[in-house]
Amino acid sequence: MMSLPESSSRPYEECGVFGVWGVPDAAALTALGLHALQHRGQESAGIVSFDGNAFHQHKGLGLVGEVFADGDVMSALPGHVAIGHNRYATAGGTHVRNVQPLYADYAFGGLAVAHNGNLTNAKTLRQALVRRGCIFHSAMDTEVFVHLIAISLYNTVIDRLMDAAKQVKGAYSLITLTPDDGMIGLRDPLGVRPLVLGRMPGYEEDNGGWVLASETCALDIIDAEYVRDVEPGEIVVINADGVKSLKPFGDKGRRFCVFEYIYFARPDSILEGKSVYDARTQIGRELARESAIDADVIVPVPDSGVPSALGYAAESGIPFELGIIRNHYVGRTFIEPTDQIRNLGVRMKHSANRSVLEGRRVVLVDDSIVRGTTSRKIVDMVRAAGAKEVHMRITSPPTKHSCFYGIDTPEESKLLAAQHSLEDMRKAIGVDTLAFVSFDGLYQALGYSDRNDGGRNYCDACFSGEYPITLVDKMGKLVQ
Ligand SMILES: O=P(O)(O)OC[C@H]1O[C@H](OP(=O)(O)OP(=O)(O)O)[C@H](O)[C@@H]1O
Ligand SMILES: NC(=O)CC[C@H](N)C(=O)O
Ligand code: SF4
Ligand SMILES: [Mg+2]
Repeated sequence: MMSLPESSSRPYEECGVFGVWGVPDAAALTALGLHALQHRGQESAGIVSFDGNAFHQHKGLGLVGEVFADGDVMSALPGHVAIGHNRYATAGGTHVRNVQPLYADYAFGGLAVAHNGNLTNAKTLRQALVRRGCIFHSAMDTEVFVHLIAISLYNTVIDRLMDAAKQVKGAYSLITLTPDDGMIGLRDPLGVRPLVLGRMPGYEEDNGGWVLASETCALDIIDAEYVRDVEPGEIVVINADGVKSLKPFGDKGRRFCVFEYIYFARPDSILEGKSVYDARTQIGRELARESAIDADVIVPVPDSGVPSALGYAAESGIPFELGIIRNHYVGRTFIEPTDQIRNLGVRMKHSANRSVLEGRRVVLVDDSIVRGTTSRKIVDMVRAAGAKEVHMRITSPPTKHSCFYGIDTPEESKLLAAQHSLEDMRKAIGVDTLAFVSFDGLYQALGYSDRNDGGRNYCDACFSGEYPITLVDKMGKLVQ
């Protein structure tokens, strides 16, 4: 059997951003919001609050519950406005200096920035900024924004932010906090990463209660109501005057990350008007139509495979069973494992439920195959539990390319589908049959007639290799 690359960490990570304006205990609400967004980044967490006079911050490596475990921390974050961030790095390693939100003092006072996404020309811009004398304090692409705002010659924060946004390329959902202009939300011109606007009831009189968050699940946890998604390329300025919307880029179309629906977002979130859960079950249904197989039981690979396996089971009429049980106490704080322990890694997270699998023809449903580590071990486990046949169904097209827009996928040489044909992948994973959803099937499940219906509506570059935003740094181009 072909050997597969091993991995000690999750294949995909991102970041979560959250901000709340005009409420008492803004920092405590932000901690709750970050908790709901924990799935988007488990490396570090931070909150910056503003009390009308001064900024306060607390940041650290680890999960939200760990970083904010000490009750005294919250009382050191006073103010009616706060922004927060959960991080998994796309640029700059896991060091305290790379924890967001970033905070800086500049000509207009303080500025805090929380960023989800990844800039594709950050290295090029950074080189130019360093040549001009800027001193960087972190290795993050996000810091480029801070410097571009600081050196801009425009007279207002908003104009400077627009000036900066026009120079950067890439994906960004950004929340900034300023003393005079309040909380500002900004989404890149194609809206690759999500950002929603919500409101907590009861603060209307003072024009307060406004919330910005990566996903609606972070609104639900604080009883805020969903107002709308921030539009691609839109800037929302939130202060005592209410919410002002600016659209400096005009309409450039939209390319929301399709992978947010497939895997990344929490299933109870509603993004771009579509329920993530519904999207996943529909993709599962589509996959069942495209690659039906005679079998006894449909088994999800938990967690992310569950809604799509429910869809597959409903469409195929084959019973859905929990043939793999997930241990919920395996997190990323796990100490870097030795080789021996790493080989047991998937068994620590998943175990086979023999009573469901023994003597059965099993269809495993998962959302993606990246390095193939999970699938290979799950298949071994299912066979060892006595399954008669094992079929694998995947609710994305094969992942053949890396993401440069904020999801930390491995480089192409580590992606199983980039290196192997479908038949070689099937053999490597050890299944009887293997099928991925088609591009058109994926788009149909999301409500379009095919991939090209109404122009291209999503970014699907990690599957297609068609990158909607220029990869400036990767191509070695220099920005003048
Ligand atoms: O081919 P691989 O490199 O093993 O990666 C693919 C697996 O990783 C992801 O799950 P993950 O375990 O990260 O998280 P989940 O519990 O949210 O599904 C994804 O859902 C696949 O199951
Ligand atoms: N995954 C992300 O969205 C990361 C945001 C930012 N690029 C960082 O490296 O911190
Ligand atoms: S490359 Fe893939 S993961 Fe990255 S933004 Fe595009 S669809 Fe999402
Ligand atoms: Mg998974």
